[in-house]
Amino acid sequence: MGEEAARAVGISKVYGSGDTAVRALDEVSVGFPSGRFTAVMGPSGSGKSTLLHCMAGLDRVTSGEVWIGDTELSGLNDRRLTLLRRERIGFVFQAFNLVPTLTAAENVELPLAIAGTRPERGWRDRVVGEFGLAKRLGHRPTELSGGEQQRVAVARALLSRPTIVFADEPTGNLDSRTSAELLGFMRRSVDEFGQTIVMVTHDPTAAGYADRALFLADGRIVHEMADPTADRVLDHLKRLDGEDLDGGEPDSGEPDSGGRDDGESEG
Ligand SMILES: Nc1ncnc2c1ncn2[C@@H]1O[C@H](COP(=O)(O)OP(=O)(O)OP(=O)(O)O)[C@@H](O)[C@H]1O
Repeated sequence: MGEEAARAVGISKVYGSGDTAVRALDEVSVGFPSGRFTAVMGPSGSGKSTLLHCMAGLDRVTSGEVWIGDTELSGLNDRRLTLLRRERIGFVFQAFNLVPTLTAAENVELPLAIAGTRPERGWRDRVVGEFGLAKRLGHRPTELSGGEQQRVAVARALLSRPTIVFADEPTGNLDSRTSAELLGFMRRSVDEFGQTIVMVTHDPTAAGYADRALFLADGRIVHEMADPTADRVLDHLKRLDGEDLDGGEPDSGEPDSGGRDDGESEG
């Protein structure tokens, strides 16, 4: 197994207090190996976005440790956390979050501009080329399709060569053809640039682009699937849903239909 880009050690996140407290994450421990693409799935409210936000240092955990490379986040003050996010973490959101008054090129380079650095020309051109954006660089977001806007957002996330990119439902606003295109670009950034990506998604087809899928239920990781396919992911989600309704313990250890899924892959 290669090194890990990020790791959660027994993290819990509780929102609110007293009777209204919600335990969104419950003692989650998980590693994200370098140069791999992980999909995070699970029913609505299972804690997917909370996990992503806590891993990315956008939200503080209630207990436990979050590591980005060899840095533990709870030991950082807000200023150092901001710097770490800027230098080592990339984000992609469902809403493309581009600055409307800036061109695609300016949007791609914005985080580096804020950090007071300039992109390495060769790397910038390679990312822009890989994402098929070379001819769109002078356009503003309103002049781009949804798929192109999200490609700009992913290129922007990659430009600083972050340790890890977190994507929260990046295809949530895209149609299936455009989603497939974007996921293909994300997959290539893992295969060709060695980028580490963690993506929350509801879409089994999207999870099929990942190297592994994690399944959350009630704030816990209840299953891990190596080399997921859309069909196996769909099967497993159906099972999770059924078990949720029954209040039963998810994941009885029974193998998934694909046969190759040992459920305990170290990834
Ligand atoms: N800021 C908050 N304050 C209070 N409760 C919250 C907050 N954010 C999330 N929660 C609760 O924490 C739990 C996990 O929410 P989270 O958004 O992580 O789930 P999710 O799996 O991403 O859901 P979805 O698929 O619907 O986006 C839910 O019960 C949610 O209501």
